[in-house]
Amino acid sequence: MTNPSDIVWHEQTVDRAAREANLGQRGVVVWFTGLSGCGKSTVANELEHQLNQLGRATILLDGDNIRHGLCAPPSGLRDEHGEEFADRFGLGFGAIDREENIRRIGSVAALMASAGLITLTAFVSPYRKDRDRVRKIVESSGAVGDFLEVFVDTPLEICEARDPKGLYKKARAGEIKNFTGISDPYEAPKQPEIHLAGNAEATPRQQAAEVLAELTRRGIVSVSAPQGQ
Ligand SMILES: Nc1ncnc2c1ncn2[C@@H]1O[C@H](COP(=O)(O)OS(=O)(=O)O)[C@@H](OP(=O)(O)O)[C@H]1O
Ligand SMILES: Nc1ncnc2c1ncn2[C@@H]1O[C@H](COP(=O)(O)OP(=O)(O)O)[C@@H](O)[C@H]1O
Repeated sequence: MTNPSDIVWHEQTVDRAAREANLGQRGVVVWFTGLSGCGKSTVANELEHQLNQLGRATILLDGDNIRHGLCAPPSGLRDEHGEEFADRFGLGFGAIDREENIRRIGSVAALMASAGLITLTAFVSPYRKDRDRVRKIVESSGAVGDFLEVFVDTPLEICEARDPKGLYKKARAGEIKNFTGISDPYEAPKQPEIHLAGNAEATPRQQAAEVLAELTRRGIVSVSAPQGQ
């Protein structure tokens, strides 16, 4: 078994401040959470577009995409890596699988932020404890204020009516187990930095602008172009 003391942290010459200075911005994590179909991907996508227009360096990590690679299900690993590997490292939707999913994404997001990127993530991330752990990882590798939780608070009825992938229908029919909001819990954030209330009137563009306004208010984004441009 590996002894943790055999693994020693290596200090690097180029630090976060140097990377951020080159980009002319501060690295942060903007963490979208909410039910499937609430609009996380759409709003995060639109926000990345708006940030991109402002010349900011960004990255968007999206649940559906990340589950095609870093957090693939067992079925996505079996052919290439075999049964034992797939069962050990493949992730589904049980509570422990979600915990590991969010732990991996959280570590990646913290790395992206320390590269100076405005890091947007869109994961259901239904468990408060898992999200709070990511907050801790991000803040301990940077500073308090580097993690902003965005609660996309679209009511279940609206998400279910949208059902763009037909998953709610399958979940209601019992064809998908552990489906968030139907047969699995969603623990709403208690004090999210940004609360996008379940208002069927607000367009994704307006919701993204609401997040951008908060980033601006906090000094993470300024309306002028980044340094050096
Ligand atoms: N059981 C169950 N519960 C919730 N969601 C499910 C499930 N099975 C598949 N899907 C699809 O997977 C997407 C959620 O993946 P995430 O990585 O964001 O989930 S989690 O954060 O680990 O809870 C989610 O994507 P979004 O609809 O974009 O949220 C669904 O399309
Ligand atoms: N503010 C909104 N108003 C109306 N429809 C929306 C809004 N935000 C997202 N949608 C639609 O809802 C569906 C689910 O959005 P999506 O971003 O895929 O959600 P999630 O990533 O949370 O699963 C999509 O068809 C999208 O076009």
